[in-house]
Amino acid sequence: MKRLSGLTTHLEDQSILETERQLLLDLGNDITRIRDKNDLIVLFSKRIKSLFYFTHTIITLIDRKDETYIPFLLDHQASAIKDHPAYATMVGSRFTLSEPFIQTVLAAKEPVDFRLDEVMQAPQSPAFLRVNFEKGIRHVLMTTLRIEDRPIGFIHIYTDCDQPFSKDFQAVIERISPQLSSAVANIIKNEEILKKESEKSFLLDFSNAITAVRTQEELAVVVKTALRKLNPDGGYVIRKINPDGITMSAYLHDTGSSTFDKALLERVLAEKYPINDGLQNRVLDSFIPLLFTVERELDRGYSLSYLDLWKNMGFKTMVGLALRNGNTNIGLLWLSIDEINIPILQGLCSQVAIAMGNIMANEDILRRQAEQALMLAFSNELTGVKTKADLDYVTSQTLQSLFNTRIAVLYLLAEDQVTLRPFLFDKQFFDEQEMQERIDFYSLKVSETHVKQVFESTQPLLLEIDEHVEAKCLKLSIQREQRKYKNVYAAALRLGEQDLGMLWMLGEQINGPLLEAICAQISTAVSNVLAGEQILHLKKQLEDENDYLKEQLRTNFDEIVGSGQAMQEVYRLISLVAPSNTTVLLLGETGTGKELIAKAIHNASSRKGKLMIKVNCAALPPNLVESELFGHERGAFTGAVERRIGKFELAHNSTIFLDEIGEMPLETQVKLLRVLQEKEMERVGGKATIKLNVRVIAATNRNLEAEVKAGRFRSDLYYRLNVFPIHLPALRDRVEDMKSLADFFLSKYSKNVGKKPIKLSENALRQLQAYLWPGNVRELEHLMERSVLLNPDHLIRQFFLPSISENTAETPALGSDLSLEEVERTYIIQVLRRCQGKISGIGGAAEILGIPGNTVHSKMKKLRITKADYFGH
Ligand SMILES: Nc1ncnc2c1ncn2[C@@H]1O[C@H](COP(=O)(O)OP(=O)(O)OP(=O)(O)O)[C@@H](O)[C@H]1O
Repeated sequence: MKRLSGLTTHLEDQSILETERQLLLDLGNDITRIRDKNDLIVLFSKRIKSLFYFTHTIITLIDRKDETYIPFLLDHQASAIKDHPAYATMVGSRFTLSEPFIQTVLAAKEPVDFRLDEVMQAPQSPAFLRVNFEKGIRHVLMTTLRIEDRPIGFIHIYTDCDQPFSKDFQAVIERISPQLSSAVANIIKNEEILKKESEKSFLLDFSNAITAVRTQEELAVVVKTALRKLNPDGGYVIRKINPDGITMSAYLHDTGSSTFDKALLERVLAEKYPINDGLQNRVLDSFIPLLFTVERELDRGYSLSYLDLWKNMGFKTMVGLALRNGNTNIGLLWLSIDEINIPILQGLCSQVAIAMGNIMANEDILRRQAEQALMLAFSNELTGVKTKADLDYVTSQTLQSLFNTRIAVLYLLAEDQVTLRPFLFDKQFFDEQEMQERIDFYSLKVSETHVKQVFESTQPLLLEIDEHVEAKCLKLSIQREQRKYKNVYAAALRLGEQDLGMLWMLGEQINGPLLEAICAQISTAVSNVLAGEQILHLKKQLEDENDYLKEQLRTNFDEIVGSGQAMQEVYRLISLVAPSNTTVLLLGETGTGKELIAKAIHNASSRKGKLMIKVNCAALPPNLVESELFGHERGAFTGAVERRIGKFELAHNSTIFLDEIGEMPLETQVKLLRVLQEKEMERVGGKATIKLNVRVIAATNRNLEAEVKAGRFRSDLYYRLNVFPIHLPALRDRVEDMKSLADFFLSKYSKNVGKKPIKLSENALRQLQAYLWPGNVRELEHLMERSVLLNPDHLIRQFFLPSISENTAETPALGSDLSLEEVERTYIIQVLRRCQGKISGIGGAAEILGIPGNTVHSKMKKLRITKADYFGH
């Protein structure tokens, strides 16, 4: 083959020319088909080598970025220098375009032959010349590859012959160099396409795999598989920005094939790194991957445990890429990788960021669901909360499981609206006994700065437990060092607009809106517990009162004394009306026993299990009549600080006794009418209509008919009340009961003072029967009570009663200008009236007058007293 470069004959020249033409034609055809580096190698090592002698070829490519050229295609098998110790370095090196040797090549239009021993000596000559020379190479033929006159690289053809390359060979190379240039350009393009395709398919595979990812664990598998494909031995860590926004923690990691200090790895994985550590912030701020040399960063003085770990793992360089969702940084990827393929790494990171975002969103949804479930459970549990202890338990449990938080103190606003007293508190932080003993010390005032802040804020506040908070607000009885919490959360407890108290909690991280919702629930529960406590207290009080009153009622019923005709009629009416729900109107003078009878009716009705509610209409302050009867809502009028339940509502399912109904103001009469008609009412200042089942018993000593006529009492109300009137007789009209009543009271009051029952003398009884009793039974009762105390022995012989003339109402006829006969006549008529015409026997006129029956008859005859006189009025 050497012959082609040697001397030749004319004929031979002819055939050589022919061969060359054929060779060039074939080469041209072949070259245009070349798409792959190997094809080019084959072309040189097989086709050209079969015609011309040379040892090996290299193609280098120009990199305009830094004005260098780099090895692109090496015929490793044929390379004479492959055993040279510097070979590996040569292969990976860049050679400058600015030195004379390569400048000569670039300047020449045709291939240039160099003697190595000469050219390698020249200053700045590339090192590969000497390396080749050292391996026996003597000449190199250099040709510039150009595309449209623009140099793209060089063909180096080396030979160990001492002779320069023949002119023919140089001519062939010159002739084929344009095709070779195109072939190289094609190869580059093809490689780029293939690279892009492989990148695409890598990212596509990754994307397919990652779409199925739902959890952190699944993401770990997919990322590991992908990164191992890119970089089989390298390790990586993905860090996520923590919710605090200022630190990052490890999210996923792979140690690759490195060996490492396990304890150090564990420590690094558990650590929270400030984002602004000088490295991570640079990665997060960058839109391209950043490469860090571990050793150099350590030398710069960064004392970051993860740098130590990387060094320990043998990673020399680390590439950092930001993980972004849109424009938001969510974390970063650190990886040790040899080849930084920016599109692939960026594509991978953007997919990882999306997946992380989805996982976090998913976790967020799951967390919310869990929170909602907990809230629901909390709310359910709260409905069962009746006592402070229940509330303490349920609240602590929930706060612990939701926020890993401990309730420090739950303060309630005292009645003075100024002091906040501890209501619930964590026994871990406070000594119960001390808290109770020093409640004032542990209480807060609304004027305190932080307390004010909490009440003014609509949301829970996060406060650092500084000296001030600790001293002023928490007054914790345990040492700071013993607590793991650094923060305190304070939230107001409100019921509508009303401040109820506040909650102070110790915790790390609390979800504000969730805490707000919890506080609202706690507020309701607290007010329920308080109301429950109050109800229990009132219930107990009512039960006691009820027992006492029922007891009283029972006695009272037995205490209705009187078996005379008038009272028999009353009993008959009571027994008729009691079992029904009919409204009863009790009429009679003061002290005739209207209240006693009302109680008896209630007691004989099916409502007797509940307390009869009495309202004295005459004793009600005029401006509070309505509020007393119907209750009021909080704020209904000035002074209505609390909601108040009215008498009607209290009397629900029971009886209301409206005493002195005649004194009721006209405006209230309308409302009362409505209750009687519609059996419903509203509280003053309230909107809700309250249905009622109340039996009404009204009483008056007034003449209601006359009141109606005078316009002081509504006629419609009168008719509503006057459904079942019962007239109670005046005591003077039931003299037949005088003895039994007097005896009853004497024995009752004697017993009270521990005396033996006192008896009445006949004279004394007569005195009582003759008296007109303007105060009726009440007056008699008081007189008997007095007499028990004043009478020294066991018999009352005489009473000192007001003179008859003092009983002005009943003695109009007994004026001082009457004759003795007229006075006697009027007096006998009055007595007969009271005795309902009865002359002899017990309670008869003769007994009252203290004269025999016959004498009464003769006196009546003499004074012309007829039945018309005493029955006619
Ligand atoms: N029949 C009776 N038997 C025993 N005690 C009676 C009788 N009637 C009245 N009393 C007693 O007389 C006192 C006055 O009775 P009560 O208060 O019921 O009268 P009232 O008609 O309601 O008076 P007022 O119209 O002044 O309110 C009470 O202590 C009551 O117990």
